[in-house]
Amino acid sequence: MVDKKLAGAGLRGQSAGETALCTVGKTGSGLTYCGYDVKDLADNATFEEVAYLLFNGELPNSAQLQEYKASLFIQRDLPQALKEVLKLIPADAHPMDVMRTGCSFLGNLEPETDFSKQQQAANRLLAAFPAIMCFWYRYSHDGVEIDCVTDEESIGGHFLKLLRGETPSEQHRRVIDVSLILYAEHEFNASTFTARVCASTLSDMYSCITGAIGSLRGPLHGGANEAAMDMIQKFKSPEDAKVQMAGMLARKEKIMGFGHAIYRESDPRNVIIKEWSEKLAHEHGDTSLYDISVACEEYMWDTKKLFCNADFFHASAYHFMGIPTKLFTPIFVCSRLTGWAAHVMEQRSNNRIIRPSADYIGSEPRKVMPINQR
Ligand SMILES: CC(=O)SCCNC(=O)CCNC(=O)[C@H](O)C(C)(C)COP(=O)(O)OP(=O)(O)OC[C@H]1O[C@@H](n2cnc3c(N)ncnc32)[C@H](O)[C@@H]1OP(=O)(O)O
Ligand SMILES: O=C([O-])CC(=O)C(=O)O
Repeated sequence: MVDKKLAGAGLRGQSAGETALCTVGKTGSGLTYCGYDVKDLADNATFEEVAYLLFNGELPNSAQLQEYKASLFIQRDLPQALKEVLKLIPADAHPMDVMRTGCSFLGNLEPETDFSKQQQAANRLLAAFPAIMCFWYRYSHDGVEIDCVTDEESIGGHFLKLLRGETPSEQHRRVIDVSLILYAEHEFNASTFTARVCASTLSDMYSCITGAIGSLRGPLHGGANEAAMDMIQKFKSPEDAKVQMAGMLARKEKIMGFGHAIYRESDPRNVIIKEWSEKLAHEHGDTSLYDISVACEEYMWDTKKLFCNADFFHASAYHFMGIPTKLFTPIFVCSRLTGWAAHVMEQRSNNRIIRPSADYIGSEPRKVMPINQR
């Protein structure tokens, strides 16, 4: 992989600190977490192992993993007061606003009183996020007050069972697990940087994560998977996709799910989720949405040399698993929380308040005129 030449606005190309958690787009390695290639992790690990890795710097052994999973398992239920708050949020609310409120409200009920509790706070959010999302979704959309506890061993399986009320297939469990691994960590992206800036003021874990959710919500960042889904559903065929995309590009519209701030030629997560999307399309019995997605990928590369980022084939993969589009970005939250929390801890371990400077481009110094003379 070739390093992308980075310059210009948006702090592009400027180092804003050090991290031992992740490399993105370095020559010869697409994406690594604590030294492990993301493909290796997606093929050979589970999301809980990756969470442990990000929090501890090393993969767990069997006993450590069992202990960690057991500790998460017993923290999945939500306090009644949080359920009551979630019940008040209307069905047409944006699910990312629900996640933001859920995170923030939990911080009121179970505050991180001092930094010695940081790992507990991160684990609690990791265990509780699927229930925050699904309790609100099922109550507001189906009028059902779900039980927030399931017998599913993994966080991914737990999420699918909460959402559907039935035991997921082994294939769906695996795909959601891989998805959570792929989304877990990505260096100083916008939401993680938000979390680190907040952490640098010595604020609490819940504030850092709440702020990060707000940053991830935007369509230029995590919201792109939903936006990509909305787009491909409008295309009637691969040929129609090409015609419509040509129009979008001519109108200078952004095509969601394409391009990246750091990668130059490809996003290493794309090939992994694309493969799963194809498998799920065949299982689904109708591959048209997958075929349309492939046509989009080819067209964007041929015309603009723009490639699919992690979000693009996540759209069809989630869709084939029957996940409602509006929950796509909240799933990203359930995963990236691990990266955010690990960065908060890393920031705290060697902190200086993050406070860059600005180049002033405003008026010359001037006097306040009395109001009746303005
Ligand atoms: C998990 C994630 O957050 S991954 C990112 C998810 N976001 C998206 O998919 C949204 C669509 N993509 C984009 O908006 C951008 O590619 C970003 C925000 C991801 C990166 O932005 P930048 O770093 O500014 O992109 P970059 O410098 O590579 O852009 C180069 C040119 O390609 C264009 N371009 C980049 N991506 C796209 C796109 N998806 N559609 C159309 N044009 C694009 C830019 O407008 C720019 O053109 P210009 O020089 O005429 O202004
Ligand atoms: O790194 C970025 O700019 C965006 C991001 O979070 C990702 O691709 O996962």
